Amino acid sequence: MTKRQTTTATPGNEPRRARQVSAEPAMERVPRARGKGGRPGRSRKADFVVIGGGSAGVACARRAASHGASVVLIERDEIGGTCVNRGCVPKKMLSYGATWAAILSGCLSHTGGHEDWRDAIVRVNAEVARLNVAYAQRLLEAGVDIIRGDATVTAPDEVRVGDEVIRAKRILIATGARPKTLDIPGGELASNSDDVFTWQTVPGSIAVIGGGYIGVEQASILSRYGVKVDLLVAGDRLLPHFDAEIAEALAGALEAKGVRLHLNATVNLISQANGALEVCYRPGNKPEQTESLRAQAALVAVGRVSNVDGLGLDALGVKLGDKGGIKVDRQFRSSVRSIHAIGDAIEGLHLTPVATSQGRWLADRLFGRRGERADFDFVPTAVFCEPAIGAVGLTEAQAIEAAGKPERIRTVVKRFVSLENRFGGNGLQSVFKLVLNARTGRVLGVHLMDNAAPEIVQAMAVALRLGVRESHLETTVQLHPTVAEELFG
Ligand SMILES: Cc1cc2nc3c(=O)[nH]c(=O)nc-3n(C[C@H](O)[C@H](O)[C@H](O)COP(=O)(O)OP(=O)(O)OC[C@H]3O[C@@H](n4cnc5c(N)ncnc54)[C@H](O)[C@@H]3O)c2cc1C
Ligand SMILES: NC(=O)c1ccc[n+]([C@@H]2O[C@H](COP(=O)([O-])OP(=O)(O)OC[C@H]3O[C@@H](n4cnc5c(N)ncnc54)[C@H](O)[C@@H]3O)[C@@H](O)[C@H]2O)c1
Repeated sequence: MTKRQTTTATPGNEPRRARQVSAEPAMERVPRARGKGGRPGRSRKADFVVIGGGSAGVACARRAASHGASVVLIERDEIGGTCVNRGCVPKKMLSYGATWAAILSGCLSHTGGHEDWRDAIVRVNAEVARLNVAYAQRLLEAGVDIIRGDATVTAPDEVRVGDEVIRAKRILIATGARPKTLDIPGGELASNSDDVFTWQTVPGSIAVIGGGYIGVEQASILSRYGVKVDLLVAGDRLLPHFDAEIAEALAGALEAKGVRLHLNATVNLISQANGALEVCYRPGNKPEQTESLRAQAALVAVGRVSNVDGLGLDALGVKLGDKGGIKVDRQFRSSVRSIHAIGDAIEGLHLTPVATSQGRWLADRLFGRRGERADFDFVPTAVFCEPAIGAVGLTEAQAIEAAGKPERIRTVVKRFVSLENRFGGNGLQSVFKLVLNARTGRVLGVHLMDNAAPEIVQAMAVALRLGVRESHLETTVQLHPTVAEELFG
């Protein structure tokens, strides 16, 4: 059981403020523990100081050490960062419970079709703890020195942790991001995505605010753990960065599974009344009116903000972008030459594989051979809801904008009930959409809604990079029976 879990409130009968965890800069200023070398009050030298032990920092530190650089990595919390501790890993594990429950609920209706949160979270925590140890172990084996504590950059070549000073020619900011808060009266009563993974039980009902990755994933997961979910979305659709047709299909699928969707709903007040929360919002069709709903808890998922406060970057002249992330050039150099930044600390795609690719490439560039840069034009991405969404390449709207005329773009859309859903007896449709160059047949985008979508889209990313055309798909022999075969023939 981690410290976070014991200090954070559990939603249940009583709604309350539940943000005490790593979203806030840690108060601890003194190193808790250290790897080899380095004593308090002493200063030391290194080739490379990495601030942040998440996906980006760990990947970069290990690769730099493998090139023979002396590397110090500073982390104020658990090694592994957001992905391991409060992001991809615990979320994906919980989604297995949710998806399996959904599949089984059709044919085993006597189970009630709900997975048990208490049981699931124990398994999730065990895996997170295993990964924390494994990540730290791999860093130490690579020769990276770990210092536990809160780092500040005191000069272009100097980092402080408590009373320890580390001087290095190069500094990496890989401090990640934290959930944005909802700046409305009562916004502090809502939980955020970090809190969810500390819950020992789930509330009976929840208002999820935000229709992006986290809002959709958590609405889907929580509903499968038996929570009554209202999903409030400020815009007129879910998943604004995904293809509109897929987002619409998902909205229907979520509603069919019992999630109550409120589009064009701008939440403006949260208050506590009679042991529950009252969430007030302005409906888009009647903006002069306020409507409200009651729930035992609220979850805010309205984006994330880079962790740059308190690092001392301002004083050094490190420039930030419009969204508050560190501004970097193509080599991930900030406006101060010795300071680099990657991952969620900069602006751009905030995904684990993007962060690790940036880290490894940067370490190669600084300390080893010049590595080949990952192709960030075709980044596959998935939303681990039920049914899952997978996408790579351009949406139809993006393709039309890039082509200049709608007639230059063609789409192929297939709707079908998978064998899995037939077995489950739920009749839910899967949707597969290809976005094509109308003249050449080149595949510009692949957008899928099905539980197999994330696995298929990973392979399709390679095909898109290699310039796959519709004719290649048509002449590739299918693998039967799969859902992937719907893309071919
Ligand atoms: C709920 C959720 C689900 C997600 N699911 C997915 C998914 O399925 N797939 C996917 O690709 N991406 C997913 N993401 C995004 C992914 O987790 C992030 O893009 C990724 O973790 C970013 O890595 P990072 O190293 O840049 O930052 P982080 O992993 O956040 O690491 C930064 C580290 O820096 C430390 N730190 C910060 N400031 C200091 C300081 N001053 N001194 C010392 N240490 C400091 C922090 O404690 C933290 O450990 C998810 C994110 C969330 C929130
Ligand atoms: N499966 C994955 O890969 C995965 C999963 C979770 C998170 N992530 C990463 O974490 C990031 C953050 O996730 P997120 O869901 O918080 O952000 P997001 O950017 O995906 O979505 C935020 C949503 O909140 C809405 N919004 C903004 N302000 C609002 C307000 N005041 N009221 C109501 N709605 C508002 C936005 O319109 C948007 O739809 C993602 O962009 C992604 O990079 C990835």
